Amino acid sequence: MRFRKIHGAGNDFVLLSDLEPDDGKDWPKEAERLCARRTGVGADGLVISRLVSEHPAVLEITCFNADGSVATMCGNALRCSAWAAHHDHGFQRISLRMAGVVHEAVVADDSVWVTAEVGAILPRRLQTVINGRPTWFDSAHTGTEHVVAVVDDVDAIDAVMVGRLVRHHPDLAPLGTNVNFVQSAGSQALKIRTYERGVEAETLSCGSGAVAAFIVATMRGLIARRAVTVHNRAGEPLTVRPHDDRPNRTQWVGGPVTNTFEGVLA
Ligand SMILES: N[C@@H](CCC[C@H](N)C(=O)O)C(=O)O
Repeated sequence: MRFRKIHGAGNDFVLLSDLEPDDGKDWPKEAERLCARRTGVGADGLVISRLVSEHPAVLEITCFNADGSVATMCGNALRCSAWAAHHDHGFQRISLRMAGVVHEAVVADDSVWVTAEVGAILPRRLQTVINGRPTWFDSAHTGTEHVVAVVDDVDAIDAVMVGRLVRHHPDLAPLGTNVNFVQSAGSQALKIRTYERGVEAETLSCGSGAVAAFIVATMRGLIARRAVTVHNRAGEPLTVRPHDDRPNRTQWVGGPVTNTFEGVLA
């Protein structure tokens, strides 16, 4: 089986795009096996992309986190899938279906953009003490569960320790959440760190997390509701901007995609 090892701004995936329609595999188990950093290919997630139609271009995308759980939304996985569909079929504008939601994708010269749908926003969802200071987390559903804390200095936080505590907080059970720490980084710019549920680690970037940060930072007056640069651990920023037709509900998230290598699974 051929695969791509591909990353969207540092969020890395094993991408399978030429599967038989009825493959009959235990994909959660395969995700764990392939994503293992020492014994597998190594990735934050496994992405399966199936071509539904060429005219118009429609793909069905399934994403598993590294622990085998299903991701209902993964902005970077969608961006990587759109890049691959552009490379393989020449598509520029694509509809991507993931977990029953249709996302738009646009592949430009140096960036790939996808849409994220914003659901419930709950200010002050949870409070914890970070470095001795009581800190609120707001929640913003961007296709999957995210909480966001606005802090002075994201680098001063033990993102794995605090992220793990919040991710497993009883008030957020049974689903848990992805956990983001965000700070202002100048005019229309944010700096972010994300602890990802399902990877159970800090990842280098997170598309749906960047959108959640945009929503919370807008609500808290850190930025205006227009394009914002979100700096991440990878040093490959994502840009989030409102959709022209549905600026409150739908956000674009865009940035680089890198096809690292391709191979054949044993
Ligand atoms: N990295 C992703 C989000 C992946 C899903 C997440 N781990 C979950 O299970 O909610 C992104 O780029 O959006």
